[in-house]
Amino acid sequence: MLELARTFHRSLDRLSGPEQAVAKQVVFDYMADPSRPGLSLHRVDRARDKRFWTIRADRDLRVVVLKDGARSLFCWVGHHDEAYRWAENRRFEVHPVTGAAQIVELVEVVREEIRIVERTVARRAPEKPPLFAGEDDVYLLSLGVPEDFVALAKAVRSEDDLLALCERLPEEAAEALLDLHTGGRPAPAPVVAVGDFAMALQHPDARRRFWTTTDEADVARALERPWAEWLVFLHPSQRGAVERNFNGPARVSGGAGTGKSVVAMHRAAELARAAPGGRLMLTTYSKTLAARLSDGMDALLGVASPERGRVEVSHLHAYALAHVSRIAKPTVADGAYIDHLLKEAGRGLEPPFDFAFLRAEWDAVVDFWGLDSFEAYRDVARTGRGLALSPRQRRRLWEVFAAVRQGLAARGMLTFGEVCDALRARIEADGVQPFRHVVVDEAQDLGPRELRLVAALAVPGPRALFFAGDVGQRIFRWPFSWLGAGVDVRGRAQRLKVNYRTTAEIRRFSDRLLPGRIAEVDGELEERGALSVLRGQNPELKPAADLQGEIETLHDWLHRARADGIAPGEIAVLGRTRRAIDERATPALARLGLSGAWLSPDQDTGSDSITLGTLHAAKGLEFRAVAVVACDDGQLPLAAALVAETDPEARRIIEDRELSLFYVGCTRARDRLLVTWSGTPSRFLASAM
Ligand SMILES: Nc1ncnc2c1ncn2[C@@H]1O[C@H](COP(=O)(O)OP(=O)(O)OP(=O)(O)O)[C@@H](O)[C@H]1O
Repeated sequence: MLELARTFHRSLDRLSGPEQAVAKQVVFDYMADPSRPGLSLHRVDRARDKRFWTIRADRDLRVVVLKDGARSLFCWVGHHDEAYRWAENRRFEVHPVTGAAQIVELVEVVREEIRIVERTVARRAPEKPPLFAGEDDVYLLSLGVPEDFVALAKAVRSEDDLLALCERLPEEAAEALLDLHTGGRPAPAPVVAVGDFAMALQHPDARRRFWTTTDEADVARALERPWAEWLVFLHPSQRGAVERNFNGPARVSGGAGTGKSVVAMHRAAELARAAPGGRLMLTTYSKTLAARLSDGMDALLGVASPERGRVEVSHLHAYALAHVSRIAKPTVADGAYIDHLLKEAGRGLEPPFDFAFLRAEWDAVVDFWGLDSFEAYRDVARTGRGLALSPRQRRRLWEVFAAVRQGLAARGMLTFGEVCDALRARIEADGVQPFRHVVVDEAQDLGPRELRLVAALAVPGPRALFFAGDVGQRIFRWPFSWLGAGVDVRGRAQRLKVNYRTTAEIRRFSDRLLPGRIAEVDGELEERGALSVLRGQNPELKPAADLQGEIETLHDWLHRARADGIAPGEIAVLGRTRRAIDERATPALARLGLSGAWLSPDQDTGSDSITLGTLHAAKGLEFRAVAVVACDDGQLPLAAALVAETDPEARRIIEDRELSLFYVGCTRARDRLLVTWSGTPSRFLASAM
């Protein structure tokens, strides 16, 4: 058996490759035989907690373990002096109220450092009352705040100090205090009987920082990528969404960066482990994200394992097209040809039924739902299409859409919606569903035909369907009722609130772009608030007088990022259209002697090029530094997307989608965000500036 702390992963990640190899060898040797004579174990004499020992990995490198009876917890690895200091300044304890295992820094060490922050703040501002002075000690303890930190927490007077303190507290306590500070009333942490070491490690809050396993292959995979903490350590709400049997189609929701893709991957991995006979599918709506999910599944299950062999990771349309092509050879209809047919068939129609109306009606109603007869068009609820139509008007319009459908059929062309329907029809005719479970990421961008296909792909059962998504990031589709498409997820949802990707500063800015509450699928209203414990720079919002000025701003920002050691592969320049990006990024990169590479599914993340991508293509991805360029009036919302749309309801929906795109772009940033525009800024910026 092996017990590993998240702090071990983090410290391992800071070492060089050869040092990591030596440290990992110690872990494997210990796992094989903890009493092996070569492992020279020394008690850390000066540690307050006498259970800390070190193992000598090489001349300089020491691994810190906590020995409690026969059990050993790997806590930290680093150079000799640092390793001893780490152990001397910490203790392992079982929280006296919640029963969760915690590794806590000695309070006197933390107090000393927080005071430093307090002094610099005090010089600038008059003293404010403590943030949590009025809170009851018992309540703070119930949140998981370690006993001897309660007084310190109650003395904190500024947000800076609070954030500094939160970095040193166990995660559940940090998140609860931040929530409390921003007006929430967090519920007490779960309580399990305060028991021994082993019980304390199994507490839900402890499982996000301590990992117990007996499987050497799992350890090898986790230590292979020490930076990928998500492989092993899940937030309790993430774990809940991964493990729970919801007894029906279920979903996990949450703002950007809260780990929905992580939950989708873990859920798929759990199901693959649990269903030796069955295959399962993990699918999404973006090719680049599908590639990332595939890598994630390799990391979780091992590239060549039987479990991995059971998981099909596919872009949904690509999967459907490949399978339909086995029976027929369809050509996917391109947008320009559909435009041509609509114009031809719509000739002679009176206003307001112009080409723009027809195109929107095709996208949002006819092709969206797959209507194939006048009766279906007559009876459909045209959600999101403001203009009401009389039966006569519907009859006349249907003649146009029927002609378009015939035009496509005559050339053997299918829309992607039809490709989905064709595969669904075949599965239903055969009566053999290819998968036992289907897990969908970015599910907010499924249309009804995709949703129905997903439902048809899985053998019906309580765990057949699972969806991860965020309606705040709906960028391809019109809203519709999932219930109307035959999938009922109401009452079976879990919302994630902790942002793992971005700093508090970037998250705050991005969250202000969207309303605080948004109706989820089938009308369930959800609060969007999220927490982020990471700290960093404020986003830079930079106006420019003209294109040249914006290029200059981008150039300076890229130059600084590079000078601060951020590799080109960790930087992205995003925008609404390829042209807008190209006009700004190409000259800025050329002056720096850097190259740019457009986002693609097989892009190597360690590449030497700076990523260029539209906001659509960047969905689901993340970069250390992100510039969202051309955030001006004509680009966000994109004038071309709105210009022809006269219907107020349709305009509102398109505007929402454009706003979501902007939110998607800004939330791709982990550490740094630059937002630039020339001339009049986008109206979307008004709520965030
Ligand atoms: N439990 C965790 N521990 C450490 N890191 C995590 C954890 N969960 C998620 N992360 C990290 O947070 C980042 C965001 O996760 P992920 O992409 O799954 O979020 P998401 O909710 O799908 O985001 P988006 O909706 O913006 O695409 C990733 O870098 C991921 O590795």
